[in-house]
Amino acid sequence: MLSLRDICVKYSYKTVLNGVTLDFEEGKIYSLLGENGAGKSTLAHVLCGDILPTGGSIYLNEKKLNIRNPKDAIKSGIVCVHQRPLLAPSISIRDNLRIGISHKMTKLIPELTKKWLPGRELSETVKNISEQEVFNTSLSGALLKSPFVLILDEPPFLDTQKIRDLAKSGIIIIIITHSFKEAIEKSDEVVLLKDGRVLEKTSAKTITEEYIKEKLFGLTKTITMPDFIEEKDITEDEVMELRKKTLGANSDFIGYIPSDRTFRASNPNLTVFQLCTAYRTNGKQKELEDYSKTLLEKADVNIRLYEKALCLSGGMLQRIILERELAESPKEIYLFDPTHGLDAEATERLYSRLQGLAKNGVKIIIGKVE
Ligand SMILES: Nc1ncnc2c1ncn2[C@@H]1O[C@H](COP(=O)(O)OP(=O)(O)OP(=O)(O)O)[C@@H](O)[C@H]1O
Repeated sequence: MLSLRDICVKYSYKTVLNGVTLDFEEGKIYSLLGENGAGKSTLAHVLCGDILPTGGSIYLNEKKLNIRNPKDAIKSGIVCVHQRPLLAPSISIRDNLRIGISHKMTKLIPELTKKWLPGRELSETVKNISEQEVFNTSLSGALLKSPFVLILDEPPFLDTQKIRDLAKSGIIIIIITHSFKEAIEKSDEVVLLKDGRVLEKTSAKTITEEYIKEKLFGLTKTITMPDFIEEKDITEDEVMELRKKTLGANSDFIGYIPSDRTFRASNPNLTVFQLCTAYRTNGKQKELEDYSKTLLEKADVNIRLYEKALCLSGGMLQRIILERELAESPKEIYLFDPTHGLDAEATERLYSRLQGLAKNGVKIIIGKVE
């Protein structure tokens, strides 16, 4: 049993986790749900030793753990597959899996990859494999460490049967997701996190999507992608080219929401101010700051302007990028996986914004994520 007792994470001006107490039983799958910025990834970072909590304790089978860094977490059997797997694109799958592991672990590579990367040559370079295979390579890398607790932070793909088999082998699996459907289908228990606290922990068998929506956001509507959005067989590189051609040519701004928000639409080392004003190179500092604050208000994001972008949760970053693009009044906007990381409320807000824009003649195109 993994037990969290009164876990707190506080930054100078923000409390992110405010006394999280939870028990996770072995052999079970848990889903962690909550609004953008609720503290889901922070909780994963605490368990994996990336962040030291400001308060609280973690116990594994009643033994208190002292997790000060990722090495300690791995030693305790806690491993995380992060939202954006860190693999070296130009080396092979096999070499990626070999990085930082012992000889004993290397022996597990054939068996694990047979299961998670069926039919794939391990000599293939990572840049040539699909997104799903990239994820499964990272997952295999995590499993090489023979974890007792496996945390999956917004996994893009999960084979229900394989994940159930994995849990049955005695592992605790914690999935962080925004998909209520996935949470209900794939897990045994659903944990709802709100304002840094556990709102509810319930059996997935008895909970419904409507109940979660209502409980977390007070929403009762069903959210679907509006059918006025045109789907087009266009790649992100083609959109970038299109934009390059029109940039500075006194023509209409072409909006673009990339699938890779962390590096294509932003950079972790930018300040939030630089992120907001990427298209606004001219202007007085005060005006630009006011503009940025308005953007953050519209995005409903509470962050200081001179904080680094890496302090934003995934969903918060996506909200700012969306607002930044829409603020330029595009006549045409290309979206690649635009709701990625958005919570249900932000997704609904985006859909209704797009609906309004479409009514006003803005061309909205959904592109294909490769
Ligand atoms: N270094 C930091 N300084 C200040 N605030 C931070 C820092 N790191 C994270 N935060 C804040 O912690 C909060 C929780 O972030 P976290 O990534 O855990 O949220 P989340 O629930 O995973 O959200 P999402 O669904 O958007 O991924 C956010 O408000 C974020 O801005």
